[in-house]
Amino acid sequence: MTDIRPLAAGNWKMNGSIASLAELAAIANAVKAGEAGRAEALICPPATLIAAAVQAAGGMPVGGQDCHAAASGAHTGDISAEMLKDAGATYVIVGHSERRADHGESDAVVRAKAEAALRAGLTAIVCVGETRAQREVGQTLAVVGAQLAGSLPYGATASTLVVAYEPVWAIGTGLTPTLADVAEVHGFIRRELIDLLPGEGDKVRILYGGSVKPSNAAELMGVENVNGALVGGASLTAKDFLAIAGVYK
Ligand SMILES: O=C[C@H](O)COP(=O)(O)O
Repeated sequence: MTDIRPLAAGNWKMNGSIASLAELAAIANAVKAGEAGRAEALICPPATLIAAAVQAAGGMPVGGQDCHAAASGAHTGDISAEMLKDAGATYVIVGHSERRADHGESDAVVRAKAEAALRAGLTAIVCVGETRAQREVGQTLAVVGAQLAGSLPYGATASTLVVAYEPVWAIGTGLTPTLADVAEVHGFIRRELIDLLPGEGDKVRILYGGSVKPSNAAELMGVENVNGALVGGASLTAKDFLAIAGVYK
């Protein structure tokens, strides 16, 4: 079995201000002191905070939450992967279900964004996951499989790609799949990655996301092929995020 370094990633979504960087600095200091053990820790704040977050993080990685597929141009309000890189980010989340739903992002759009990330030298965190309705009719693996086939960037390696499995119905709801369901989907994603990315797919990190809390992190992170977490609400406070990342101590 390949030894994969876990990733504890925090997605602040549309939350946070300059004052919140104190939480980020507290996370970075604790990670430096060994609180995340062998895991890598990452915070993805809103774009307005990235440059300041990079300063506050003192070497801990910082990521964006989205990028445009183009490097520059007439795209009012958008931010390119190159701009994120210029601000000091090293990761970017693409295809989060909130972007897929709120902005109508298709798999093709997500793939173009992921490829932009690689072009700019960022690691892409590509999100996939089924809705409640899709799970109820037994379509989970078909949906996730189609999203992987349609969204993953060409030429990705284990160091330029992370996949996050986030069941849409588990995000921000306090609900989580059973551990057996998580194992089934993550095992499926691993097999798909091995197939789609020969020689790399066995080493790509697969994160679980959706209501990860200090109370359930250890059991979720203990599931086979779960190589870390994509944490929303619980990443907004250093205490909760560190309790989650701390499962790798
Ligand atoms: O990107 C993070 C996820 O959408 C999970 O959010 P949550 O931890 O608030 O459920």
